[in-house]
Amino acid sequence: MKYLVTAQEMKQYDKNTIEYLGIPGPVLMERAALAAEDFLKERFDAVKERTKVLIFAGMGNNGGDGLALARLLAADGYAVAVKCVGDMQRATKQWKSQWQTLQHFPVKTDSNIAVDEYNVIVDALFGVGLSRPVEGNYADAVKEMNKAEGFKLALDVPSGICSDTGRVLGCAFLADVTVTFGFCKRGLVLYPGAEYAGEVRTANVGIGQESFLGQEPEMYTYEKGSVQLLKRNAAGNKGTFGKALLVAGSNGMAGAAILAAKAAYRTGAGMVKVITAEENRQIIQQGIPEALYGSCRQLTESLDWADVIAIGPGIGREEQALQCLKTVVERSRKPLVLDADALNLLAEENGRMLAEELRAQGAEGRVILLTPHVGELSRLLKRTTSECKDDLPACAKILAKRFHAVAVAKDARTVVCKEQGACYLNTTGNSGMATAGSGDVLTGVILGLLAQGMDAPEAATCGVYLHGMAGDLAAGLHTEYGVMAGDIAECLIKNQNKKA
Ligand SMILES: NC(=O)C1=CN([C@@H]2O[C@H](COP(=O)(O)OP(=O)(O)OC[C@H]3O[C@@H](n4cnc5c(N)ncnc54)[C@H](O)[C@@H]3O)[C@@H](O)[C@H]2O)[C@@H](O)CC1
Ligand SMILES: [K+]
Repeated sequence: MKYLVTAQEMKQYDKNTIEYLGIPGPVLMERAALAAEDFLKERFDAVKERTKVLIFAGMGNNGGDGLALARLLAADGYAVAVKCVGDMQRATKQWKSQWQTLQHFPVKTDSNIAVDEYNVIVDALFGVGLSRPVEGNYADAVKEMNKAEGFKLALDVPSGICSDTGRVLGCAFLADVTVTFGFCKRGLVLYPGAEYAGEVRTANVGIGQESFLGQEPEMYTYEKGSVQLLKRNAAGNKGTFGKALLVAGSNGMAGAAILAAKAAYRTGAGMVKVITAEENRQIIQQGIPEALYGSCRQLTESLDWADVIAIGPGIGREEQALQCLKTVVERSRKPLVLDADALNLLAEENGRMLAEELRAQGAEGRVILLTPHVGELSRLLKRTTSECKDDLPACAKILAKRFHAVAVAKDARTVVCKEQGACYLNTTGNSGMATAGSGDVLTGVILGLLAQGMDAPEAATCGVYLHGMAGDLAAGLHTEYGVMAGDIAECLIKNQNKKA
């Protein structure tokens, strides 16, 4: 597990480290600068004679890190210059102290520095202290850095990227590598921040879990290779691995049902039954002969048969879909995954009472998982899609609380939230997965994991991770351009337990 922190959390951990653990601020700053220096030396020591480093320093402690880095590099024989941006009178105490020390080292700090003479550009304008759009002299500096040729390193966070949301505030530094201090910031993983950050290296500067003092970060991710499936019972039969009921596919939408059913099997479910429109019988039996088939008339008896249920992929928004949803909500209390049109129906006026009923069931302890993409989320929350996109974790949390459910908010970086506790941010997957049917596969994966007895939050996080890994494997075979949802289903679980 890897923590992802907000600016406020990082500042709190910084404060705890200094005030409670007793490690002085200048020690943390020195370690931050040493970590950045280590990285640059690893990259440039072999070509030190030809390396010229230009550091853009703001007036906060991020700038202070930059000044300390300049001193370390100069002491090590690198050609270094510093360009200060901002009013020195208003610099932080640590900055002023670093500046005084720097005067004893051969670092160029005068105002006529020609950027094009330097082949390494270091951004130390703003870190987690950025609080408003970058404008004026600062924006000019960001543009100057971005225009410069050569290697680009950001200290802690690329200036202009919001540490919490990954949004660009005004304009932002486009880094090749970001060395971030203590814990990885959310904004380095969320888009578009992830693209501005480039490769992210998290450096230990002496702020660790001891600095939480009972307040853990509210977000985490899994690193590749760290997700484990449930151990398979060697003596199990198909009943052991769960009976999964899938209500999916209206007339003409059989593909959604086939993809989700296949994904549930590929993830390990023992039996999958598909309830779908009568017209789909033949195509489903041909497309996935392993699945049991039932028409909508057999829904009620199938609810008794099932251990877990998913409804939504390709069901449409017609009266029959609404009736199926009503039956699933009212006639069963079994774990339920709601996706796609099931969510759209809940968001419509016709589905309002059902949504209320579901909320009540969630409060009483029914296991409910909602898997909206940004559009579906915006309909459920009655917000614009850009509001949802701009702060997906916060919106997912609202949805989870509203339905007393696990919310899986799908986007390039999918978020999984429970009512209480930390959110999971997924980092597997690629642009190839933005393709029709990809969400149906995820529904099947989560259903398959639930069927095997995983608890709901774990099935959601593990499911999203495995789905992304499968997408990465599929992109390896077909490129990000060529991935189709069926490829993702085919690649599920393949080699996924191997460390990446
Ligand atoms: N654990 C930590 O938190 C540590 C922090 N360190 C560094 O300290 C940084 C945080 O330092 P600061 O809190 O001083 O903040 P920054 O250096 O990120 O920002 C400096 C100041 O700029 C001002 N500002 C914000 N947005 C602006 C804008 N758009 N235009 C003009 N001015 C703006 C704010 O008043 C802010 O305090 C971290 O990112 C990191 O680089 C390191 O020294 C190591 C330890
Ligand atoms: K920076």
